[in-house]
Amino acid sequence: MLYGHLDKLREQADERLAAALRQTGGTQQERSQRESTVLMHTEQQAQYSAVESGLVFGRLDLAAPDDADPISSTRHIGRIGIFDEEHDFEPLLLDWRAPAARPFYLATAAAPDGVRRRRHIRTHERDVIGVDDEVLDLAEAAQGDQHPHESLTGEAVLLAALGAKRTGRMKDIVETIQAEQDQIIRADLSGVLVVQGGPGTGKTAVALHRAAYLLYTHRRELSSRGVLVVGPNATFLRYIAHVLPSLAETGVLLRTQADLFPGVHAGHEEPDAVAEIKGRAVLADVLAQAVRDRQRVPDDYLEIVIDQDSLRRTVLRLDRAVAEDARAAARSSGKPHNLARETFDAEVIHALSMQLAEEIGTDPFADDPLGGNDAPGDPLLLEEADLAEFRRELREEPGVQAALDWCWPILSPQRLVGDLLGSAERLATAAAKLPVEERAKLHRSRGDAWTPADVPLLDEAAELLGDDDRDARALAERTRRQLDAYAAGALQILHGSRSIDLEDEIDPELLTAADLLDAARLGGRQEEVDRRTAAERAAADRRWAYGHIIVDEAQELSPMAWRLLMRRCPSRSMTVVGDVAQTGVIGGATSWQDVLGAYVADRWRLTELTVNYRTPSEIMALASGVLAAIDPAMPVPRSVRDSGEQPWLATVDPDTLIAELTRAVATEAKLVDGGRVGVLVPATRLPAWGGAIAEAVPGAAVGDESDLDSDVVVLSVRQAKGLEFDTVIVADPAGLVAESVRGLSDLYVALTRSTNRLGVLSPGPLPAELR
Ligand SMILES: Nc1ncnc2c1ncn2[C@@H]1O[C@H](COP(=O)(O)OP(=O)(O)OP(=O)(O)O)[C@@H](O)[C@H]1O
Repeated sequence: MLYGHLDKLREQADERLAAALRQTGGTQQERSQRESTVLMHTEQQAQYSAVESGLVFGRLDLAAPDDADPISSTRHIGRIGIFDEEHDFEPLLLDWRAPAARPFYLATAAAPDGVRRRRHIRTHERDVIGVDDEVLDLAEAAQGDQHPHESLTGEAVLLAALGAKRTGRMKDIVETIQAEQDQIIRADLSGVLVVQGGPGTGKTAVALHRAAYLLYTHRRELSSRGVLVVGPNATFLRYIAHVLPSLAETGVLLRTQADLFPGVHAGHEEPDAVAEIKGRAVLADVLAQAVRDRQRVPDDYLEIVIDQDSLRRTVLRLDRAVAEDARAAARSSGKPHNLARETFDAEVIHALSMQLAEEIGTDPFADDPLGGNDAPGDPLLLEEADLAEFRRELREEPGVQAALDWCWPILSPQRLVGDLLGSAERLATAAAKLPVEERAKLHRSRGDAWTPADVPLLDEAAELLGDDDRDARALAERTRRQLDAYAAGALQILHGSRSIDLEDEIDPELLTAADLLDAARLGGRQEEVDRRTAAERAAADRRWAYGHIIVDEAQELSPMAWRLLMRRCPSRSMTVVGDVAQTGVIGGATSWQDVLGAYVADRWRLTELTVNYRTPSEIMALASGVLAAIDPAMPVPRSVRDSGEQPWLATVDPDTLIAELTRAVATEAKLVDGGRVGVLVPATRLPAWGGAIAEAVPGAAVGDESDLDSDVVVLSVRQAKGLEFDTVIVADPAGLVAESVRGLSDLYVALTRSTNRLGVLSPGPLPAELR
């Protein structure tokens, strides 16, 4: 019945979309309305296809008063809400996010919240293939024989989901959200919520479901501002990309740090040590100084040759003192650099115009007495109007422009940051606070591609420089004028082609186009309507303020990256998800207060997830030794299940490592039988070892550009952040640890990627933490 309704909804959306697409013309407003209708129905179509699988997954039987209608005491829970249009919009299926669906996730035998029975419904395509019941009203369960199929274990569906083979794409968990996760998903929209949890505790899953929940519950506030989800790397974004559509949400923008500055894709890599320096908060001061360094005054004076007919050939001098005064005025205007140029220009041009006036407009006889009682006159023969004309002409003088550009250049963020990092001299003055060796690390060749750590610097620079939108405004004005001129022409042609008969006997009653429309209005109708969704517009706009930001693997972000994100979220409505024990980068977070304190003081809420849904207890037992070495105070997340398989650890001769590794990968690939194997190796070994594995094992892929659907993937630990595999092989654990300052955290991340089997292959002794 519910699938029948879904089909009907889909047909309606198809028809409405087709009807909207058929319409053409109309006023600008009508067209823009039509655009949003098309967008809405397209999104609906996508939503309806995304919920096809597993449309209904739950049923709640509520303890109804004896005389109540038994049907109304049953609720079905699913991926979207469906209502009976013919019967007063009676709810047939409750959206999992609706308040009435909440007992499905929260009710327990101890606190049944009016629920007698919770049923998990398993479907394949459109067939029900199984039900799992939990009877929360124990009195009824005691009568057992009435419901012989009912079971009291609530974990059957969860354990089935957790034990299922991984596909390379994250799945939604709507059917089995646990109570501690539900509390986080439905927490208040406002303020900063930190979700701290060990590996596999469902932080990513919870963050994505929270995005879907917030968009559902606060649609009006959030759909126009959008929700931004920031993840650690491109592979991870591909891994999670399909979760949201199946949660019936499309209005979310997924991004890595590399893509947070519009117009720049910062895909280049650089050593961690360099990225760490770029990420320090002190870089904000360095950039501010770099901007000041670009505001120059001449040592003595600049000579400006004015060579225009109207002004004759004159040589003006821009003195150091004048430039200094102008610079002081511009700096104290409080405007960002590019916008303060206006003040600088005005001051300099005023001074130059006075100079010019003196040069050509002084009365040479002002002091010559004509007679005994002739007081000295005003030496300036020119009036204010003449001076204004001078200023206007000076502004257009190439010599003046060049002098102004020399003193106070208009800069793009790319130019400021590129020039700074590309010049040892500029770094020496702007980054004087940094030791020489660190400055040397920052120095790069001009024109090098951007790295992810450059993105917060570009954003900071954009903030300091301000967006010089004069060109954009001029262009908009020009376009508007062109459209008006075009429209005026069109109206004239219409007028000219009126019927001659009409012209002979001009009938004032007959209206022509020109009576109804003026050129400006007709021109306005031709303007482009912005057809992009909020998410698309946000992606292109550096100053976009998102309604909510979700940061996953938040422990990885540098202080400079936090500054960028806080700018994108003035309302400070954020969900920050991470695990400080998994911090892999130097400069990443080791305490949430250190990260957030500067922005929200102590006004952030901490929630913790404690159950590990991914990693079986046997693997966690091994990983806990590494965790204790990172921080003995960190709690080990409790595994929800055992796999019955002990991890294997093997030490091999370094010369035979590649051969042993490919052999182990081939064996595990066979054993996993349709599941996925992740091989995690030190980043420096990735090309060589990955290449060898790809050659020897059919279907193996290497690196983060690789296809997520491959059965075997060889990755560095950083590329594997947030991902999971049925079987994981960690090659050269000591190499992993030695490779980075946070090497133990990397090893901990590597060990906890497995949902089932784990192997560790070491060329030489195992690190002490694994023994
Ligand atoms: N309630 C649940 N029902 C079913 N599966 C769940 C549930 N919670 C988590 N999982 C599964 O557990 C696995 C780990 O979840 P997730 O990747 O969100 O953890 P994480 O805390 O982000 O891990 P890490 O920090 O190690 O990246 C995923 O496969 C997820 O689908």
